[in-house]
Amino acid sequence: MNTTTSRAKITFEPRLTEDKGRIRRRRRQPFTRSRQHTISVRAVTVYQTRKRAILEARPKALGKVSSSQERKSVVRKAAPAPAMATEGDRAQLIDGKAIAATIRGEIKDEIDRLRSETGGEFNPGLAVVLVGERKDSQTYVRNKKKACDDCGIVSFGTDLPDTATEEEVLEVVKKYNADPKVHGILVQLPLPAHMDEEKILTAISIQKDVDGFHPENIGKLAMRGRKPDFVCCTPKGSVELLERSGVEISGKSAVVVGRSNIVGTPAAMLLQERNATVTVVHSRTKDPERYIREADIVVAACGVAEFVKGEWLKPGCAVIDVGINAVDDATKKRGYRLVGDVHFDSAVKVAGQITPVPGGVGPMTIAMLLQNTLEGAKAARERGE
Ligand SMILES: Nc1nc2c(c(=O)[nH]1)N[C@@H](CN(C=O)c1ccc(C(=O)N[C@@H](CCC(=O)O)C(=O)O)cc1)CN2
Repeated sequence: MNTTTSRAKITFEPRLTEDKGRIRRRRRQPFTRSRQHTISVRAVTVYQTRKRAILEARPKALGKVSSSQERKSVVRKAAPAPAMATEGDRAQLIDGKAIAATIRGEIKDEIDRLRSETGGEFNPGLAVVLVGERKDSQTYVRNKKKACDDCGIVSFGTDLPDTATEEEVLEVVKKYNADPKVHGILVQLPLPAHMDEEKILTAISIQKDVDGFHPENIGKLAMRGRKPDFVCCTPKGSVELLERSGVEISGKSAVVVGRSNIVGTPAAMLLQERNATVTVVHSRTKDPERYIREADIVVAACGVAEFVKGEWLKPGCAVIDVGINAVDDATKKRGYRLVGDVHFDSAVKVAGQITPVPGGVGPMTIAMLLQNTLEGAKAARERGE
């Protein structure tokens, strides 16, 4: 992973960076540290009161009920997917790795079926464009191509150097737009700084925009009664995790922390489309805790390591942690460990369900990309292409 260590001192003001590449490496921030180490007596008391409330709420959330009849119904309700209930007063872990593996299996089965029904004619294809030599991007692209191979999607790829011009990238996109064997095109982000990301993403045909980043696809997602050709993979994966874990979205209050174009904003739109009442908390929000405390569902996508604390959560809520932050850790072989945008150790004691980092939303991003590519190939077939 090509990560850089930012040793810049970060101000006490909670800075929610708008997220472009999802992984950033930085030292644990003074904000985080001071919050963790100065929990006041008042906060401890509040926390204990909340913990009591959680323990009272817990039987419903975790299925600790006395009769086997009740237990069966709660288990069926809470864990239809391969989510893992943990011991004691801890949230149920939403196992993104296992859920993504299930989805990838479903995709493979559907491709196999359609291929045999069409006498081998159905061959979904994904083209991946990588510009530059970032190690993390190279890893993601490699993983995407491997995931394609595993489920029977043909992958195409173009790697360009950092020094490539915008025109060269646009030429590659144009070539894939015109290729009938390609049903999905993605340009790995972030692009080198000299390139106009918007111009490049807008050049992708909306019918092949499997990342869902084209302004027209995002625009349709924002509108009632319009259906985008594709929905961005990370937000779609986040909602899929909630749904496959039996979390009710309709009528619930949801807070999305962060308003990036590729995660926060589309996640908010998607939750609203599923009839949640959505609040977006961002870098200029005063007192973010105030909103988070009320939320039945929290989607954290602000790019600040361990920003959301357990004490801020409503007992029993569902927490989807989209962040992937590398923080220095001398005890690890790699010298760092990955943490999310949620302070997991405190949140797991309060939430009803929570995704871990790693192994939560990350694996779903690639599963949703495969799903979008399959959808793209099916749509092309319906159009007679
Ligand atoms: N064109 C795109 N660029 C980028 C996207 C995207 O969806 N489309 N998202 C991210 C990177 N990304 C996929 O491209 C991605 C990030 C993380 C993971 C993942 O599975 N992470 C693991 C942990 C990985 C590790 O150990 O280092 C996890 O969370 O369990 C998958 C895909 C930015 N660019």
